[in-house]
Amino acid sequence: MIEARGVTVRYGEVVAVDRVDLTVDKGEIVGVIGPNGAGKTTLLECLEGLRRPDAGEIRVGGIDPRVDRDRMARIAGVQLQHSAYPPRASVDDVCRLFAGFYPDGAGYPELLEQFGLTSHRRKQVAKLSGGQQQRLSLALALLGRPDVVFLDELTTGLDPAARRVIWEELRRRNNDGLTILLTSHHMEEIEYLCDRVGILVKGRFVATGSPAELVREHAGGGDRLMLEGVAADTALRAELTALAGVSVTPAGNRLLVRAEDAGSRERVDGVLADRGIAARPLAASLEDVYLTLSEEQTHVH
Ligand SMILES: Nc1ncnc2c1ncn2[C@@H]1O[C@H](COP(=O)(O)OP(=O)(O)OP(=O)(O)O)[C@@H](O)[C@H]1O
Repeated sequence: MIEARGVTVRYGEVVAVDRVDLTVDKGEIVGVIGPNGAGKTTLLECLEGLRRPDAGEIRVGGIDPRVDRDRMARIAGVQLQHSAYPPRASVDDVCRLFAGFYPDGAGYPELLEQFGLTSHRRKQVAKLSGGQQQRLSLALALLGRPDVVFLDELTTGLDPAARRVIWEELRRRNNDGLTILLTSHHMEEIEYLCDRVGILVKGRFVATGSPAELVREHAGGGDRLMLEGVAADTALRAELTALAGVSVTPAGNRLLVRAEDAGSRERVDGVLADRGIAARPLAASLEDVYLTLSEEQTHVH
């Protein structure tokens, strides 16, 4: 459904997307994750046909998205940012406008209902909350019954209940054949939705595979421990960081500690016992893989 070869985008000196290859089969849900500025949005814009890459070949459903724009618009849905809508337009106005582009666009009231927007139909889009705007942009992306949708930061700003509704809705549509390419900073979302995921760092994929494969291959051996409520304890952090075979990553008010073998784990346990700190062992997760790979790559350059 999506075939990209050697896609490269430069902004002056910055290589935002660097010779990226990506294949997405019909009916797959594929996620692109990576740090801020990694090139995710730029890559998606190229695939959507909204940006011309400096090099590379792109086909979506066999179509070159920049050449055959009419056919592209019929097969692909794109989640748009709120600034792309006419000023002062209501939810209904925007839906009617978009519905006019598609043969069976008249079904939009059902979509608004599914995404909890029926009671906001008369509101100006600009006056919706951030989460409501996000739900509207998703509804509009699905309005033309596309074969493939591009969702950039799918559920950013949504409350947990709204996020669940959207996950279920996308799953249902995926069962009916919809292909989905999404970006997200939300690892639970990626693990819940995606068949495959690519980790993009500085414009290159540093790892690809199913979430389970990535965890198996890249989480590495060793133990992971979470220390609660100690991130501000700089002395503890320094002491743990100084131990051989131990790495420490702050996560909010917590510290994620990795001990690479039994010896380093013993050294960590020693420090924690001296200070009377309890640790919670963690199973390896996609977030660990993500943090490890994106950190390694950031330090290499
Ligand atoms: N219009 C532009 N002009 C110049 N540089 C740009 C432009 N758009 C993006 N960049 C740069 O290209 C790089 C990739 O940006 P991009 O928005 O694609 O990253 P991203 O992975 O989507 O980030 P985020 O997670 O923060 O949304 C960044 O270094 C960014 O500063």
